[in-house]
Amino acid sequence: MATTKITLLPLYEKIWEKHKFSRFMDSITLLLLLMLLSYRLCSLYNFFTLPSFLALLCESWFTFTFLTTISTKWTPSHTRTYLNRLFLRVPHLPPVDLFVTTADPVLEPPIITVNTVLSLLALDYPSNKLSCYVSDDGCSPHTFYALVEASKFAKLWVPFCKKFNVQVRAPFRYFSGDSKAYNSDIPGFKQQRLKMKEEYELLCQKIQNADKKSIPCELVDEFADFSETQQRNHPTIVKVIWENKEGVSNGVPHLIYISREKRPEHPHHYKAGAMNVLTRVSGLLTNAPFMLNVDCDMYVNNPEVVLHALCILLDSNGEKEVAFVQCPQRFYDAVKDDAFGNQQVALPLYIGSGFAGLQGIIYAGTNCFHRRKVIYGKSPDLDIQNGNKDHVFINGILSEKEKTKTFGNSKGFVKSAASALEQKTFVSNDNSIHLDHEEVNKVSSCEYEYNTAWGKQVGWIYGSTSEDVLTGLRFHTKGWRSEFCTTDPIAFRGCSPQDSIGQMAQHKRWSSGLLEIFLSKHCPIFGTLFGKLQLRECLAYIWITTWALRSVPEICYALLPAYCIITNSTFLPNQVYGYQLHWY
Ligand SMILES: O=c1ccn([C@@H]2O[C@H](COP(=O)(O)OP(=O)(O)O[C@H]3O[C@H](CO)[C@@H](O)[C@H](O)[C@H]3O)[C@@H](O)[C@H]2O)c(=O)[nH]1
Ligand SMILES: [Mn+2]
Repeated sequence: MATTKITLLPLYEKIWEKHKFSRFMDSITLLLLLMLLSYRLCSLYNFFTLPSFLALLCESWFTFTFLTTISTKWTPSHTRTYLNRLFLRVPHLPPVDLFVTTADPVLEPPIITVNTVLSLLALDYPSNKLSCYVSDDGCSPHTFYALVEASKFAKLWVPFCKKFNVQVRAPFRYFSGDSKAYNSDIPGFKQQRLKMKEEYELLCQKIQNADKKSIPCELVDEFADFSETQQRNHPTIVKVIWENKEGVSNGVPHLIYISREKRPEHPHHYKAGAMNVLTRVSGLLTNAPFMLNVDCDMYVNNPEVVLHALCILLDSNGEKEVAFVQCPQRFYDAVKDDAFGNQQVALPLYIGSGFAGLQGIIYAGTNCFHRRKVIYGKSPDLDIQNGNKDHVFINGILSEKEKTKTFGNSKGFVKSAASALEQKTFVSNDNSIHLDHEEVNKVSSCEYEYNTAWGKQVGWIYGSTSEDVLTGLRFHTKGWRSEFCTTDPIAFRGCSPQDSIGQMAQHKRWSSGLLEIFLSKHCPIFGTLFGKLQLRECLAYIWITTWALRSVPEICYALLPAYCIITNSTFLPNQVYGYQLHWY
């Protein structure tokens, strides 16, 4: 009886936050801004000068920006998930593919990637349902070597974490001492922890020694593929580093290394390109219906995160409406007082939960769970119920020619995409990986995407350095929602730039990438006019995609007083409704 009741309950709930005081203050500010604008308009009628006209333009922009900010922040929400209900409702948990991207062994040292990978391999989830794919755009034998060594260490690390219920499963953080699960009452913990620490130090030593050399080891056997490769000019290299052949649920998940083909004459589309190759290769090998993507410097901080995310994705409403589940981005090792704001505390707190209360949080590029069929271009189920069928995905309707036109000319991949769209992939008895080199090389080649829908209607979308926001925006424009998964402890942690130069470079890349979206055919305004982007979600997208433009009125407004002093003019009104105010 109790079980029947539980199966009717939702797997997650949306909690609406109360922000009465902040709403009140925001409303007052908006009112003051509107009063200032109307006052400015009236006085400009009698007293027109160029500075006061410029001031009016700037103030109008500020008011508009503030309006979009308020609208974004007005109804903040977060989610609460119920793991106990998930276990009762879903006895056979679905497979999940885990994607890690790395691009440069110098800027992103292999030991960082290794820690992220280890934290993923040790997730609290049946390991025969997980497969971890690492995309290395640096084509670095050092990264590959580090991963091979890490897979050996994982055989000790994963059981250790699970046995002692370690919370932080990235060893460098765990052994740095500020881990909560530092102590355990289980007998033998201290000795095993010490042993594990020694093993980890040995691993670090090996990786460090390898990093010092131009090549980590002799390029023979499995390393032979790295001889004669250059970072921007090399064939595809795919290696199954570790295979969980027996399919044991408490072992180490599959670990696969991919370095897609790169040639100087072909565009590689940066991270978006790497994500699309990961999607295709994993489609051929494991084809899990859900995928988690993290940057190489974002380790798992809450080992139950997959279960939390699945509560949302497998909930009966979530299944129909939610395209992706985004976890917040938090950082470790903040510089004192965070003078450069690198920790980004305010942004996720106010704007993140604000977006989450609308059509959904933006996709932030990392710490995000995706539905494979959505990545393949499917529209929400609601559409199908309403008879508005998406042309791509009703299997059988599309001819072979059309399928090839959409997904490319790999027969194996087209087949896997069709079954992913029909969600046939949930239960699989075969746990071994069948690596068909010919097909894998084909789908990760430079030319595969030409004349297909990849990067346009399917996969990660090209055309902006903020490919993440653009890809998420496309899902929202199709009518999908997204959810913000706020777990306790926080799901992931990463490192942020430590200095102002690093931060400025990052902000420049983000803001110009966001502006590219605003100025493109994917502009959120078109999304609302011609698509299914909700009005307030559109305003929120306008707010972030015009971030770079904000600098123009801000600088202009800051320069106005100086200009007026030099030219002995004024931008402040000195006439009110016909009355002359003589100050001097
Ligand atoms: O050609 C490339 C370039 C980058 N990356 C990877 O993409 C990720 C993000 O790149 P990074 O240069 O570290 O950008 P960040 O500013 O740190 O990343 C934020 O901003 C990006 C959008 O600009 C998002 O894609 C990221 O997920 C988000 O964390 C990293 O894992 C890189 O290894 C590649 O795989 N191939
Ligand atoms: Mn980064």
